[in-house]
Amino acid sequence: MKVFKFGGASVKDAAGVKNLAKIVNSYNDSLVVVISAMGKMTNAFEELVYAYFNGNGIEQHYQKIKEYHLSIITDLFEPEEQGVIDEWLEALQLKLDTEPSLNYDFEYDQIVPFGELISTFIVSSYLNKLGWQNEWIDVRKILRTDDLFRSAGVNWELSSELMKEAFSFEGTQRYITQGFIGSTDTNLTTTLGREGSDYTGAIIAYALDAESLSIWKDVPGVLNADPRWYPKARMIDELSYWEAIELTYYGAQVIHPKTIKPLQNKQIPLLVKSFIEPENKGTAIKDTEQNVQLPPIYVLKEKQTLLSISPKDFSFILEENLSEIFQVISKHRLKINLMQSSALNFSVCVDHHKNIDAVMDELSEHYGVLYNVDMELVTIRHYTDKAISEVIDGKEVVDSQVSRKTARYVVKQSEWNFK
Ligand SMILES: Nc1ncnc2c1ncn2[C@@H]1O[C@H](COP(=O)(O)OP(=O)(O)O)[C@@H](O)[C@H]1O
Ligand SMILES: N[C@@H](CC(=O)OP(=O)(O)O)C(=O)O
Repeated sequence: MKVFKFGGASVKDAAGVKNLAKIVNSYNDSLVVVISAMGKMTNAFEELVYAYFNGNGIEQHYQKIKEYHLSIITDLFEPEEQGVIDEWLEALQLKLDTEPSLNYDFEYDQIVPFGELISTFIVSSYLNKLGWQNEWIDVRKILRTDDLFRSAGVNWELSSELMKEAFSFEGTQRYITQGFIGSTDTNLTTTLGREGSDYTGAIIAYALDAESLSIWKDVPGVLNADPRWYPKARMIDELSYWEAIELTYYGAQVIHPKTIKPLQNKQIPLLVKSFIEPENKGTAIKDTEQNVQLPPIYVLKEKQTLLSISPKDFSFILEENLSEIFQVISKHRLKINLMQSSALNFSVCVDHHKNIDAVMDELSEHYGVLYNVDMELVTIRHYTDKAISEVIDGKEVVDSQVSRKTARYVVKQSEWNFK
């Protein structure tokens, strides 16, 4: 059996749903199809949660979400079938009519998952309408997690067991289910972190010992840079798991960082394919020779802040200082992307975050802390002199780190002009 994952971009409108149905139907394999919320709906649901929590503008955000889905449904179903998601909309409305608790992350996880539940229900109903038999599965019953809302950890053993039972392929060859969401053992809905549907695909592939996981994207496969940023980006046909993990770690957004490990552990290939040109091969990520010749691969991380931390009493930066600094950074959930230390200074490049002020406050008792906002972090894997000059010429470089395979630069944000 194979696992397919379709992201928001693939189901952003009715034409996308039709295209997905065609792709799925063109395979004779037993399939589990994991689908994300439609288009940018997760952002819209996030706005709705914010409104709900603050008691302001709920109706307006709810209507925006409802209308978006109804416009897709109008195009897919006959007038008498257009109530397909009414029950979901009523359940959402009911939730919005209750008072929120004091726990934002909990409320987030009770509302945002409606995006995935609704999108999969639409797709499954549409396949049924075409006579293409499938079974809709509520993944929350089988993907069990802890209760770290918005960033839930998976209970692998229990989930694997439940998944094997649920996806038995008795009576159907195709299952449709949700990415990104799960549930605690007390049946509270959780989410795995933004863009977590790729990860769901990998969890299911792992549990079922799938032949492969295919993630269907709006790009031909993994390129040597994000084409939205670097117009000359070109296809990479094959990558090792190792290389793919490195790229996702540095921030290549095409694959969620947690996706590769479960696949590597069971040697399940990951295929990154285009839903626009589904007949093309795409990129295969598997246990290949690590030394396959790769071109320079560029990864851009935007919205970075560089913190520069020095002990006030002029003492060396030692293990105790580092331990204290890491504890503060981790407590405030900042994500470190690059770090550098010298005798008297420790600098970290972090994703810009509202908690940076709290980190600075907490560190300021013992340390002088300076910070630079509006930074970008560029990583070049398999760098060449030409690739480096392409990235840093004309840029204000604030920090850099070069190792055998990887060159990284923190640069002041300014327009990119690749020739
Ligand atoms: N190295 C890369 N190769 C291909 N696409 C990349 C790369 N880095 C970033 N991207 C971006 O990733 C996008 C696809 O990922 P994403 O938007 O998360 O898909 P989805 O949400 O549909 O699963 C592409 O549109 C592309 O702009
Ligand atoms: N819908 C969720 C989960 C996800 O992975 O979506 P996508 O596959 O569209 O990135 C999000 O936007 O975070």
